[in-house]
Amino acid sequence: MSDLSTPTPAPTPADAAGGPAERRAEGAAATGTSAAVSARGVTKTFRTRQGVVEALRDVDLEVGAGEFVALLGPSGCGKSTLMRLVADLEQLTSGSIEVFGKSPDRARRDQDYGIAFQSAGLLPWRTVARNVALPLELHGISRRERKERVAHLLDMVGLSDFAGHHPDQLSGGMQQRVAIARALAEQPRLLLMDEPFGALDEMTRERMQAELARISVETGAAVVFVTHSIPEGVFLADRVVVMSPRPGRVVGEVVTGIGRDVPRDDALRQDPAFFARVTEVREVLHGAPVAGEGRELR
Ligand SMILES: Nc1ncnc2c1ncn2[C@@H]1O[C@H](COP(=O)(O)OP(=O)(O)OP(=O)(O)O)[C@@H](O)[C@H]1O
Repeated sequence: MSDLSTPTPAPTPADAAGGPAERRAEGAAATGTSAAVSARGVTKTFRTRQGVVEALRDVDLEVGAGEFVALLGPSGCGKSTLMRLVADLEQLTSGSIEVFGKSPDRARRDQDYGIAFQSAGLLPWRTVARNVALPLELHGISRRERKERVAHLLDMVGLSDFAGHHPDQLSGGMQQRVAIARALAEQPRLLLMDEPFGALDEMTRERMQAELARISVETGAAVVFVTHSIPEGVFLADRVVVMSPRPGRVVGEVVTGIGRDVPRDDALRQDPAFFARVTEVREVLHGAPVAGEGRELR
């Protein structure tokens, strides 16, 4: 398995805080005690030709600096909408969102977060390597260092042989891996990931999960990770936040209690404590009533 630590990593606020454990513990201090994400009373409605769609209603979500939160809920409950609001790709209808104490717009301009969303969002005219290099170019990283980091990231996602290819020459899963490498290029202190592994085969998916877990510990980055998979959420996260069907609300959460220092490996997948947490999340998810229909979510 490849090593994600880069030969010449860019200094991040987390780097100043010492080793990985210290970084996590001191993450809040290093970032001025601001939560990575603080969403309060967030409501989002869309006006469509068919009428008004209420996607989110009164959503509160707090993600600490360095915390890994999985966001889980039925299809259409507004998970992507919430992520897009945090990433400044949509405007909220009411409520407030702060990213490291800043407006989403400010955080976007400061490149405080990396995003890896469902559709890979790659630039078709750039090669794989130049797509991954884009955030580094925007931040004025030298050509030599860009080359090293891109090579390392492509190795990590298993695409070294495709550096010179263009996105349309890759499968959907490969494109997704390019997008993940690009999101990680800047070693951001927040990663917003919307079903990033959804299109991957099971083996690659498990490898990427383990890599992501390690990366988040190494960099001290907070992660908000949307998934449909309960085991994936429990495997990766410090906390699994469960949303209701539309209009999406937060209906519960499960603290996994799996320390960040616990290796995300096959032993964990077979651990009774892991199964217990999976069951707990499933119960919260199934206990969420379907809005307006008075039946259990299934
Ligand atoms: N731009 C838009 N215009 C109108 N309606 C929208 C728009 N974006 C999202 N919606 C609606 O908002 C609701 C939430 O959608 P969203 O994509 O956030 O859900 P999701 O939980 O991410 O779903 P999935 O798990 O299937 O990806 C849906 O009913 C969707 O149709």
